[in-house]
Amino acid sequence: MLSLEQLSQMVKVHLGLYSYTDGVQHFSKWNIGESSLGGRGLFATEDVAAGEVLFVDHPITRGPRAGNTVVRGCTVCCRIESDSFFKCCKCSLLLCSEKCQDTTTHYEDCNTICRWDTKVPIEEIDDVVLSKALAPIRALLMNEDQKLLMAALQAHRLPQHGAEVRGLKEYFDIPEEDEDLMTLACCALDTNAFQIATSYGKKEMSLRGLYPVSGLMNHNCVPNTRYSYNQDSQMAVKAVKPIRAGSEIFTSYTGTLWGTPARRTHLYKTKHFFCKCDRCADPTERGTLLAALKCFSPECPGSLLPIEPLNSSSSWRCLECRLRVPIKTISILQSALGSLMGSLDFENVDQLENFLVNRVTKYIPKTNQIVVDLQCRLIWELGESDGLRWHELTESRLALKESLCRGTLRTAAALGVGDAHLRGLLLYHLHAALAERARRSPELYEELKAEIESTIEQAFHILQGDISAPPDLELRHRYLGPGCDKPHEERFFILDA
Ligand SMILES: C[S@@+](CC[C@H](N)C(=O)[O-])C[C@H]1O[C@@H](n2cnc3c(N)ncnc32)[C@H](O)[C@@H]1O
Repeated sequence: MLSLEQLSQMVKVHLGLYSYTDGVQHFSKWNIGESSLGGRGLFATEDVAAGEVLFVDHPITRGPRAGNTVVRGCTVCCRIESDSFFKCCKCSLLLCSEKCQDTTTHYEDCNTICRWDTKVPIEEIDDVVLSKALAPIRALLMNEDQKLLMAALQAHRLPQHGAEVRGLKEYFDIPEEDEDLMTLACCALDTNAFQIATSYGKKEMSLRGLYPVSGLMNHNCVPNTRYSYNQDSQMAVKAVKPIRAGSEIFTSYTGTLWGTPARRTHLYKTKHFFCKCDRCADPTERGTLLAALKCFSPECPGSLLPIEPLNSSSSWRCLECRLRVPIKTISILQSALGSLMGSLDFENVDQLENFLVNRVTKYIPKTNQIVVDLQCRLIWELGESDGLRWHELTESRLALKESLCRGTLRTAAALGVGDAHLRGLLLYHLHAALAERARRSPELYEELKAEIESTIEQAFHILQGDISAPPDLELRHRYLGPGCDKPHEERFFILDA
């Protein structure tokens, strides 16, 4: 077991190896320490201001995610739509073009795999099994420092971890040394890896990366940092709110807008701990009622919530009439709601809108995470997707988009998410809805100007430099943000374009 000093030294070497586009490395405002949550964590050594970059990390291995829902794609460029997918005749990895086949990335992947004897003819090897195992396979290419760093990370060793390597062994005779290192990589990835964001609106295979410094951050359901990626998969971690010297630096391993039972179950299943943060301990989740269900008493307008949210078998109680409902009944209702959601076609915006506006709130309160999730899905589509572009939106859909943005921003603010990525995106979409309204009705421009400027300014501040930011963020900020001295017809030219 490495001491904290040894680990800090290795982390410094790791960070120093890479320079981010701004050329700055920020090591001075945090260190690695013992966390009261167990294990190690990162701690601020000085006060950190909101927006400050804490560090920029770089993956020591990365590759396609291993979940069952990950869509198959090219193992080099990650494209998922192509008429020309083929399996490499030497290693069976999926590729989309000769160009991708001729890359160093593929050359190295192919060489690593071709060292192993096969148990079946090469064309019978399942490319999905190979793709899921690619991040651990690439771990075999790490240098000695990187291997030591990976071994120093926490790694859950339960039987479910390492399935990728067991899948490979159906097809290959793998030397013990390779198997051990890949199994360690699987466990380290399952404990520490981050999903790597793709460019805004781009349909690509979803990747995971093992970021050794980011992997030292513990979880809080209201984290004080956000992270973003650049084109080279470098990950910048920034403060979303001021962090006092001595405080622990947190990230989040779950969805921000999920209710407490959903977050805690997910954390337990994937990361093997039950979160006990302030948000989890508060049945109302800072008044957002994200987990709330409708009271079962006829005529009662109240909401049911867990009595003891840190106890997963706790009964639930209505906030109004105090009716108690056993967890068994709640679980049945939750799984019925899950099935109902599973039957929805999320690509069909008409169906989503109808379900949201006319149906779902008959069964669950409008604060419930399912409603909030549907609201977000509609926000992302309205004005953006084919047939629903800004100039095609009806007045009522434009008004709906604006009100959904405002409502979800209120929920995010109540949770105290600070300048989180989610807030940046919601501000961008609110700005776009307001700008479209002003473009359609120029007489409203003066009335809307201040809010249009401030929303795009804040969105730009949060999302700039983030590969997943909307591509017109900068242009909108330049034309519609504060300080633009062009007449308003010219400012709105950007929207017509
Ligand atoms: C990415 S690691 C975080 C760093 C880790 N504490 C270490 O010592 O290397 C994730 C693991 O840390 C622990 N952990 C993270 N956040 C936690 C929390 N809020 N409460 C309890 N354990 C936590 C869990 O074991 C989790 O699987």
